[in-house]
Amino acid sequence: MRSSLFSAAVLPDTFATYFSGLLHICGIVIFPRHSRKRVDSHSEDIYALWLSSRENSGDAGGLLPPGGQRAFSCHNAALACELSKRCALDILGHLWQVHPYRIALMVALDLLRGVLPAFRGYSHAIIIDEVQRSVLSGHFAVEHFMRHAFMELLRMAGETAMDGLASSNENVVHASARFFVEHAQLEYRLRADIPTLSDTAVRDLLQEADIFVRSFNGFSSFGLFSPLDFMRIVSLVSELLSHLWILSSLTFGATPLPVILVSVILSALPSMLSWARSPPRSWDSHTGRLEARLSAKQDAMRHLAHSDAFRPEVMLFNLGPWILRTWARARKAMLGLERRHENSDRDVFSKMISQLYLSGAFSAFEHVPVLLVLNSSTTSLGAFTMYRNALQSLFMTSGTLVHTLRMAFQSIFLMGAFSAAKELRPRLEPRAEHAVPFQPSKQGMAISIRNVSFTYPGSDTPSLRNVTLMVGAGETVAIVGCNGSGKTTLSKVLLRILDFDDGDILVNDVDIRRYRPQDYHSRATAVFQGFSKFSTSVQGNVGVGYIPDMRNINSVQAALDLAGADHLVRSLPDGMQTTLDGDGSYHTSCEGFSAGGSLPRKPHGLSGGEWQRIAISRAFMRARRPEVQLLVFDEPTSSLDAHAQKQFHDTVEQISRDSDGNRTKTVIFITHRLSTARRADKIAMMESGTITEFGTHEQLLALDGRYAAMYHASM
Ligand SMILES: Nc1ncnc2c1ncn2[C@@H]1O[C@H](COP(=O)(O)OP(=O)(O)OP(=O)(O)O)[C@@H](O)[C@H]1O
Repeated sequence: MRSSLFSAAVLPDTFATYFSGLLHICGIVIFPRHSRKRVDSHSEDIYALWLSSRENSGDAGGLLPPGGQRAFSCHNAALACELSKRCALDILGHLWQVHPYRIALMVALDLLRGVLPAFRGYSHAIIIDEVQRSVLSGHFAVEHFMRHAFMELLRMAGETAMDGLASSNENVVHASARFFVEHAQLEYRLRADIPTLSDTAVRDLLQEADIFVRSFNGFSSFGLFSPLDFMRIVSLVSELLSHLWILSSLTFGATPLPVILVSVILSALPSMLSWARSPPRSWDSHTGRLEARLSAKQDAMRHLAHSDAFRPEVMLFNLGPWILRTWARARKAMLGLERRHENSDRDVFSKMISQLYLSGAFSAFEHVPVLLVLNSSTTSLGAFTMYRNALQSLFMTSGTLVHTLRMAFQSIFLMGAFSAAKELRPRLEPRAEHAVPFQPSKQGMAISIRNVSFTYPGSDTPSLRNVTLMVGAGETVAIVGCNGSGKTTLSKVLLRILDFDDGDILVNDVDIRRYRPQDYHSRATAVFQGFSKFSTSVQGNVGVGYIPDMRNINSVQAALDLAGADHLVRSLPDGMQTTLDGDGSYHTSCEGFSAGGSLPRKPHGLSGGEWQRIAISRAFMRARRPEVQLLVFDEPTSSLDAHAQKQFHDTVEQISRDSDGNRTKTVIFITHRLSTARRADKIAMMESGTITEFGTHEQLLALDGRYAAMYHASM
C-alpha cells in the first residue's frame, strides 16, 4: 500500500545536507545502536516512520489517535531523529532558498539574545557595586554613577532594538513559512481523491499534517510550537551557557568589565541598523475591510479544498488549480497588508520606550537595603546579586529548555505527517509509465464495462457486482432501477470519481485507469445526485462548471438559458450576482464567486427545483465544448416539473449533436421516471448492484421482465 501511495521523497540541498549530517551525528551519539537498527530495518520512508510512531503508543496494541502525544521512548526518539533528518530540511531548506540572509540573521540574533540576560546581570552588578562603594565610603561619585547609568541605558536600548529587529525579521520568515506550509496543505488536500481519502490511515495522516500546519498560526495542540520555534532551542542553549560562564567566572574571580563593554557594543549595533530602516507607511480603515475580505476568501478556498461534500465537483471540474491560485493570490495580498501593518507600527523610538526593561533596572536597586545591613561585609553586593540571579536563571532556563525539547519532540512527528502528506500519490493517478493521453473520438465516448465489481471501503456488501455494459459512441443510455441498486455508484466509477475493485472499463478502447483523472475529467460533465450548493453568487455557482469562462457573463448567461434558469435569475434581487443560501459553511464574496469588492449580501434561498436548474446550468457550462464527450446526469430532473423535464431532455439532445445532426457526445442518465427513460437509445436495468436487463425500450417490454413490470406499474 505504501509504495503505491507515496512517491520517493526529494531531498536534500546544501543546507539540507549540512543539517542532515548534524542530525545523523546526533543519531549516532544519542541513540543506542539497537534502536537505530530497528528503524532502519522496518522503515523505508517517511510514512512508515510516522506510522511506526503511532504504533508505539504504549497502549495495548492500539494506534495513537491523530494528534496523540508520543511516549518518550528510545524507539520513538530514534524515529524522531530519523524523521528530522528527512523532513525538517524540507521546510528549512525551502526557507533557506527564499531568505538565506534572514535565516542567518535569525540564528545569529537568537544566539545573541540568549547571551543578553547574562550581560544584563553584569551591568546590574556593576551599578550595585557602585552604589555599595558610595554608601560604604560615604562619598557619592556622581560621574561614575552617571557613566554606569548611561551604559545601562545604552545596553537596554540596544537590547530592545535587537528584540525589535529579531521579531520583525522573524515575522517575515514566519510569513513565508506559513505561506509555504499552507500552500502545500491545500495542494495535498486537493490532490487527495475520494479513494485515497477512504483510507483511514491517510485521513489520520492528513489530520496530523493539518495540526502541524496550524502550529504555524500558533494553534497546535502541542502549544505554540512550529519548526521555526526550534530556534528557541538555540537561544535557550546560548542563554544556559552564558549563565554557566558567569557562574564559573565569578567562582574563579574574572573581572566583569570587558564583558559589559562587549555587551554594550553588541547591543548598540542592531539598534543603529534598526534606526536606519525605512519610514512607516499608512494603515487606513479601508485596509481593515480588505483584510477581512481576503481572509474570507482564503477561508472559502480552504473550505472547498477540505470539504468532502464538494469533492466530486472539485475533481470533475478540475477546480484544484483555480482554488490554489485564488487562495495564493489572497494569501499574498494578506501578507502584503501584514507587512504594511508591521512597517507602520515600527515607530522605533516609542517602541523602545515602551519596551525598555525598566523593572529589570529597578530590581537592581532593591538590594540597597540589604547593602545597608551588610555594610560591614567585604563581599561585593553586585557579585552576590549576579551570582544569585545567574543561578536562578540557570534553573529557569534549564526547565524551559526541557519543556521546549519535549514540545519539539512531539512536533517532529507532526512534521513527519506533513512531509508524508506532501508525497501522497492519489490512488486514481496512473503511474507515469502507464499513463496515456485521452484518445478522443468524433462520435463521443465508446464505453465498455466488463465484469466490474466494487465494494465501498468499510462495507461488507458489494455495491457493484460483475457489471457488464456496452455503450456505443454517441449513444444515449438510461440507467433505471430501485433505490440502492447501484446506479449512482456506477456513474461515479464511470466518471473516475471512484475506483473499482475488479473487472475492466475501456473508454475508446483504452483502459480507463491509464487516463490521468484530470485529463479524463476535462472530457466529461455531470449533474450529481447530491450536487453542491455553493454559498455564493449564481454566477459563481454556475461558473465553476468551466473555470476559464467563470468571469464571462455571456457564457454563464448562455448556460443558464440552456437550463431554463434565465427566468429564475431575473426574479432574484441582484440577478446573477445574488448570493445563494447554499450548504457551504461560508457566506463570502470570493473572486469570481460573487460581486467583487462588495460586502457579502444576505443569502437568498432557492427551492429544490431551482437549485437543480442551477446545477444543470453548471454542467451545461462545459457540455457544449467540443472536447467534452460524455454527459452524465444522475436524477437531473427529479425536482423539475413536466415541462422543465421535457425542455431539459430536448436541450441535451441538441447539445449532444453537431450542426449536421450527428451525435458527438455519449449521454448517460439515471432516472426513476420510466417515461423519460424510454427516450434513450438503450436502457440498463440495475438490480442489487448488477445489470439484469439491457436493450431498447421495446426490447425490454418484449422481454416482459422486471423493467416491463415497473413500466406497466408506472403508467
Ligand atoms: N459511501 C458509501 N459507503 C458505503 N456504502 C454506500 C455508500 N454509498 C452508497 N452505498 C451503498 O451502495 C449501494 C448502492 O448505492 P447507490 O447510491 O449507487 O444506489 P442508487 O441505485 O443510486 O440508489 P438511489 O436510486 O436511491 O439513488 C447502496 O446499498 C448504498 O447503501
